[in-house]
Amino acid sequence: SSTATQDSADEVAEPPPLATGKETSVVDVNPPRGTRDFPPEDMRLRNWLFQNFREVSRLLSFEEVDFPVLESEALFIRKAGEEITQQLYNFEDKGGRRVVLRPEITPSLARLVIKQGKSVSLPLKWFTIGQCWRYERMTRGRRREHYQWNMDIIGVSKVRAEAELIHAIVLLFERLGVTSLDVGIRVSSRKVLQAVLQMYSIPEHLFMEVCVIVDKLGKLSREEVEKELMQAGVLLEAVKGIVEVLSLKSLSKLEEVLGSDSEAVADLKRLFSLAEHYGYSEWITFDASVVRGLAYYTGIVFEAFDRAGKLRAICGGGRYDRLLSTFGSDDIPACGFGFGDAVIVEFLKEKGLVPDIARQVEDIVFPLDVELEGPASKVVSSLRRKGRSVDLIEDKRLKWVFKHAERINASRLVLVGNSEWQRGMVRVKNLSTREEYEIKIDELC
Ligand SMILES: OCc1cccc(Br)n1
Repeated sequence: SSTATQDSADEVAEPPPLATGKETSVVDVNPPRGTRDFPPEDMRLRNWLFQNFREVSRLLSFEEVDFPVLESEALFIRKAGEEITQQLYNFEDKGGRRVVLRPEITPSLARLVIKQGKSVSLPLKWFTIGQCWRYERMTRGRRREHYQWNMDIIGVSKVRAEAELIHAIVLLFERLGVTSLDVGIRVSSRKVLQAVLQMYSIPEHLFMEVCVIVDKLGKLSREEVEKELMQAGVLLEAVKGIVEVLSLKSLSKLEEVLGSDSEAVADLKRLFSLAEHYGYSEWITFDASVVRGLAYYTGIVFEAFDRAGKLRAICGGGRYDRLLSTFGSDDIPACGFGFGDAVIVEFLKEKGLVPDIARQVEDIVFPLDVELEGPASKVVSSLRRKGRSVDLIEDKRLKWVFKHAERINASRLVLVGNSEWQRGMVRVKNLSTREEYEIKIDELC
C-alpha cells in the first residue's frame, strides 16, 4: 500500500463530535491535513510574491515552462536516503501505475529537456512556479504542500551559471525589501566533500549518501551525524576529517587543506570574483558546511538563510551535472534552485515587510431603483468594454454601498437614477476627490 493510506492508521484521528441532532455541516470545511486554502487576501499576497518571481525571471531572460503535478514515481526513486524520497506522496492510480504528487520540480525539468532532445539548443534558461508535495507524518504539524519558484540553467558548465542564479535570488530579495543585513547566502561546493572522501579513499558510490547525511548537521547533533556516517561505512578517521573540513569558513583555509590545484577552490574563487562584478558580494559567504539535502548535486551548492537564525533555509540550489545522464541522456551540465512560497512569507511577517495589498476595483455601479437594473447593465457593459473593472451592486441600501466602496478602494461610484436616466445621464461620485457630477452615459469611460 502507498504511504498515503498506510499513514491514516498511524494518525490519531479525532473522535467524531457527540451527535446533538443540530448538526448542519455535512463536510469538513477545512482543506486536507497539511494543505492551505488561499482566500482573497492571502491570494493577493501570493500573487504579489509570484509576480516578483516572474519579473526576476524576465530580468534574467528565462522562459516559463510547466509540468504535471502528477508524475511517475520512478522519476523520484533514489537510493541515497533523502528525506524528500522517504516522504513521497505516492500511490497507485486506477490503471495500476505507480505515481506521485511531485516533491520537487528538477526531475520533471530534466525529463522535459531529454524529451525535447535536439529540438532545443543549449543553453536553456527555464523557470516555473509549481506546487510540490510531501507526505509528512503530521506529528510535526508541518505543511504537505508548498509552491516553489524554480530557475534552471541547462547546458552551461562554467560557474557563470551559478553566479546568474544567485543574482536572480539577490534581485528577488531586493524587490521584496529584504537586505543583506537580514539574509545571507551560504555557498560551498560538493567537490569539497568529494575531495575529502578521496583523501580517505572512501568509495565513490558512498558520495551521495554521505552528502545526504552530512546535510543533517545543524538539524541532528554532531554525534548523531557521525554515527550515521559510520553506519554508512565511513571509517571514524574519515568521519572526523569530514566534520573538520566542513567546519571551515574561509576559502584560504580550504585551499590549505585541499591544495592549490583543488577544483572546488577554483570554482568558489571564480564565483566570489564574479559576485564582485555583479555587486552582490555582501550577500554571499563561503561556508563549507553547506551541502544541501538533494542527492544529485555535484558542484557548487547554495542556500539563503535568515541571519537571525529563526527559520529554515529560505531557498536553495546547486549544480547537478549528472542528473540528466542518470535518466539515460548524454551528460548535460545543469544547475538550478528552488524558492518556496512559505518560509519567505514567514520571514517577511517577522520583518514587517508584508505589503498591504488592497482589493482593486475601479467603478461601482448601483441602480437606485429595481426597474433600473436593465439600464444599469448597459452602463456596466459599456464600462467593462472600455477596460474598467466594475462591481455591480443591487438590493442594498445606499449607505451600505458607500461603505462598500470605501472598503474595496473603488475609484468611482456610478449611480443609475430615474430622472438622470430619462435625460440619458448617470450620476458619478469620484471617491478620491469627493467631486459629484452628472455625465452622459456614452461619455462615461
Ligand atoms: O522543501 C521540501 C518540501 C517538498 C514538498 C513539499 C514541502 Br511543504 N516541502
